[in-house]
Amino acid sequence: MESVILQCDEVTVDFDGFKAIQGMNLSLERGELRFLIGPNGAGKTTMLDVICGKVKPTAGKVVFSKTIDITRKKEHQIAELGIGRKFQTPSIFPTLTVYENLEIAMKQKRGVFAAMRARMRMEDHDRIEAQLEMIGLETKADWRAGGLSHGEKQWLEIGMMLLQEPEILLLDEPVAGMTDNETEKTGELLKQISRTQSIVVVEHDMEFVRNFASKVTVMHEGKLLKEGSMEDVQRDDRVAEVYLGKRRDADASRSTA
Ligand SMILES: Nc1ncnc2c1ncn2[C@@H]1O[C@H](COP(=O)(O)OP(=O)(O)OP(=O)(O)O)[C@@H](O)[C@H]1O
Repeated sequence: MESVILQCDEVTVDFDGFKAIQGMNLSLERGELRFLIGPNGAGKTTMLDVICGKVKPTAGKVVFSKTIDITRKKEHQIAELGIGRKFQTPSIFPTLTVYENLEIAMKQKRGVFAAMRARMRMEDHDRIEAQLEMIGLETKADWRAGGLSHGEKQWLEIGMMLLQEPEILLLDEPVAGMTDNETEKTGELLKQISRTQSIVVVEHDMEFVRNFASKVTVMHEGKLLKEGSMEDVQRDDRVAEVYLGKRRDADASRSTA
């Protein structure tokens, strides 16, 4: 398709004989907000690890921007090509201010030597200001990052990623531990980002997925189980059985515990 930014074909990951991913296919469009869901151990995080180069597939192929085979590329090369990964724990500098964190992220994009030479240009300042506004931290630019709430730290890290201008953002459970209000704001932020960049979100919070997903990919036992709208996915018997059913059981046992 014209606007495919990432194509994973028949990806298999073998951890010492255990196949965490088995022939998984995933095609991501430019400007798409895709949710990757599935029960524990389905292979979702491993799939993100494959895309960002942290884990090398034993078979299959990952192609970025139609022509660039990134299957065997190193993590830093993949990051430089424009695929950014955010893990659950924020990797911000807690003793620096919010502004300084964003400044560092922007300079990283430019490379260490250029950053050492570069003085802050006016347009850099404007970009940081715009980023601060986008992540809703414009009034907290001078705060120490360590003093932000959990949600604000996550937004700061997303802002830092965005200043490195990725074409694809990979997010692992971005709303875990957030308040309802923060979760809602994060959904709006992701929607806004997906106007210009593509995002893959691994998520367990089904209400969040329902509220913000247009397309959902369901994995089970390392394979693609179902792909489509949240309505399609929810209507699918196999999904209900392996995923929603299990979750219902888990909820039931928790509520009776
Ligand atoms: N480095 C590793 N070595 C061996 N097995 C691994 C490794 N990483 C993951 N696995 C296994 O691969 C399977 C898939 O794990 P993965 O973390 O990708 O699942 P997941 O869908 O993200 O699950 P969760 O929702 O619980 O995070 C699991 O059975 C896990 O135990």
